[in-house]
Amino acid sequence: MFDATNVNDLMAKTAHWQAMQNQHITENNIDELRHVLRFHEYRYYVVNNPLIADYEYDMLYKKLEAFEKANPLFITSDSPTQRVGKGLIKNFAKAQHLVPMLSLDNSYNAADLIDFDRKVKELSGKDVIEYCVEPKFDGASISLVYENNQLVRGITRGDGEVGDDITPNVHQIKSIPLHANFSQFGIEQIEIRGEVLMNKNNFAQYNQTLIDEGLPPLANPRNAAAGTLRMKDPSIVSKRNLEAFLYHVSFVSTYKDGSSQVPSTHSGFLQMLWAVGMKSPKNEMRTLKGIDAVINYINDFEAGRDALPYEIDGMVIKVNDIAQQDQLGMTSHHPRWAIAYKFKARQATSKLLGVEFQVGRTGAVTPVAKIAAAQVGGVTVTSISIHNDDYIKEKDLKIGDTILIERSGDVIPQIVKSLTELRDGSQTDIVFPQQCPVCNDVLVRPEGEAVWRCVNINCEAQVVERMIHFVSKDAMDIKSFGEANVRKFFAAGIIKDVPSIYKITATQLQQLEGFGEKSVTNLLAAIEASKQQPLHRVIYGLGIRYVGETTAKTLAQSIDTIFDLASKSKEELQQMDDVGVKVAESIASFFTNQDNIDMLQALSAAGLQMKGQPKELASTGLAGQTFLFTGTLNKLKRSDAEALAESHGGTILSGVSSKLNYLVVGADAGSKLEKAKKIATINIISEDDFINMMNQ
Ligand SMILES: NC(=O)c1ccc[n+]([C@@H]2O[C@H](COP(=O)([O-])OP(=O)(O)OC[C@H]3O[C@@H](n4cnc5c(N)ncnc54)[C@H](O)[C@@H]3O)[C@@H](O)[C@H]2O)c1
Ligand SMILES: [Zn+2]
Repeated sequence: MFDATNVNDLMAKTAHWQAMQNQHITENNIDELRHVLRFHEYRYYVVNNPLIADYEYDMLYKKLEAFEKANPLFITSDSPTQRVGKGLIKNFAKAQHLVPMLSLDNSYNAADLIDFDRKVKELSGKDVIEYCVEPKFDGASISLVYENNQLVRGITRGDGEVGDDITPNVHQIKSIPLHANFSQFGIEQIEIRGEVLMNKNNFAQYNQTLIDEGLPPLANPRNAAAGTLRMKDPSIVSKRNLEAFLYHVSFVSTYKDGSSQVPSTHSGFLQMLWAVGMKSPKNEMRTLKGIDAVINYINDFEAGRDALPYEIDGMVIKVNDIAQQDQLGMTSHHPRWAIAYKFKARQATSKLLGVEFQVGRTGAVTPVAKIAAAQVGGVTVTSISIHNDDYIKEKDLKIGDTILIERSGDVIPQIVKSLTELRDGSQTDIVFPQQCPVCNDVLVRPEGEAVWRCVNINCEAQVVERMIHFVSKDAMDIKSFGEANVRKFFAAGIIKDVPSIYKITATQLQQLEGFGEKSVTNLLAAIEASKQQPLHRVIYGLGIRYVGETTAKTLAQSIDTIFDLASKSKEELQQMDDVGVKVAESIASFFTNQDNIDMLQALSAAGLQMKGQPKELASTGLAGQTFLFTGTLNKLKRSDAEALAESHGGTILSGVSSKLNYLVVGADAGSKLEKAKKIATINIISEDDFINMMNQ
């Protein structure tokens, strides 16, 4: 129905309808809007390759809905408002949902919610409604069926009636129990809805492995979760560490004999799911009376959005009382007792204007796309890394392309794709340079790698980037030095390499514009102070490829002085924790380069710490104690708090277990706190307690 030949025409119509004023929408032209919407649904659900951002689709959909509401006589049975979209994949067995899985009505502002509340009150005849509010998890939806306490089936949403049977993959998701004791509630069969997610941490790691392998990273955790669920090989699913939030019970049948205790509220169901060992949003949800309280909670939750370990794209507001839900019923598209409140869009369309090639401190040449300024998730994006040559080919990017971009959470913005259908012939290829854009040396692409490199160790770009890295917060942390000053001092000939940082004089700085007496004194004091930084920061600051902060610490703990590393073989290096082949090779090659040894000698002469930090000595009274932080901290940034604990000899754990000594609890702590309460040996302390402990 929608083939490649009419895409440009349909996109022109899309633009036309986006600009259309409501008073110009009539029964004569409304069918064209339906056609446009059907086209985008087809692209989204069937081709799995949308051409506009979700927000743009939602706004067009709302135009149609508003028209139909004002003109109910002109609603057609095939209108997009009358059904949910299709999303079936070939090659999977199909299975029927016990109850159709509908979509949700959407809202974007408080006025929409007030309107929703008014309708609910009208239809139910009640003055005040109790709502259950919970996060709208941004993943892939699934539906599970348990019979006699056993998980028997897991299905995707599909077209809402029939989904793809992905039971073997669902078995790999550890937060979905294979067995759950529903019979204690008299329940024989139950259908549960939920969302499968990849948390931000796992997503970042997964993307890094893709980048390391030269594969294109994914734009968001949702795509990662949805893609993983559709894998043919369940063992791959197992490796990706998906998790699932289960948020809705759509069907129950009870044993004929005996009494059943099925909850009468939605929140009651969430408690029940939690009680049988499922991850329901029990701690994230609130039951609230009246829409004002709902709006407040939503605003609070949105404020903490970036600190959540997983992505959400909004909140879902549900009438809590099940009898009231039944009374309200549903349209063919969505239940009338629930509405989604969507947060600010994190997708936008933009234009790829040009590409710059940047040389990093390891010589890797990274293409960076300059794009027409676009607002995404509250920030203005004007440039986006496009990683490497393969990525450009894979995403089929050309200069002049219209692109869909996304910035999910605190993840750096990514190009979801180029809208190749919209090309008009004026687009041009991105040409990767063959020579270093800074020093003109010929670039090389080592075998098995995705990046082109400048291997000239004296390449100016690399020298500058190395110094920027060296003074940075996570490395030597030289206060108020920063990237801008590195560039300025380099240009003025004051610094030329890392050791020269320690030779800067007051006279040199005073000649520069903007350097008053105070800033000169401060900067020199900061440089001086950095000489006391522990060795692991020096090692990290060297910017050896693959040597991150953790590896730097491992190295610092296993040597007497940094020069010991020069005499260690690759094999010896590999004996150390988290030092693999690649890392060992990189360290060895760094230390076989005489230039690097000379540099270390110069730093040593300048007075920097070159002594190792054997584990026993690195610690204080907290040596060997383990910490975990949960909830929002008020005084410290999470990463700073973790670093503080580590600097006192503590270790940070990733989850609650009997190995944990201290759980530091911030505001709105959730499941970790609950779990920790059950383990008697864990000390649960506040942020203030923690700070006091560190100050002792
Ligand atoms: N870009 C495009 O061209 C295009 C085209 C069609 C649709 N779309 C997008 O798809 C959306 C429609 O998709 P949809 O039907 O999945 O609707 P939706 O994403 O608006 O909301 C419904 C879904 O939310 C999920 N969800 C997460 N947490 C939940 C919770 N706590 N309670 C209940 N549900 C929860 C469920 O998976 C449910 O299916 C549109 O709003 C639009 O943004 C985009
Ligand atoms: Zn170069």
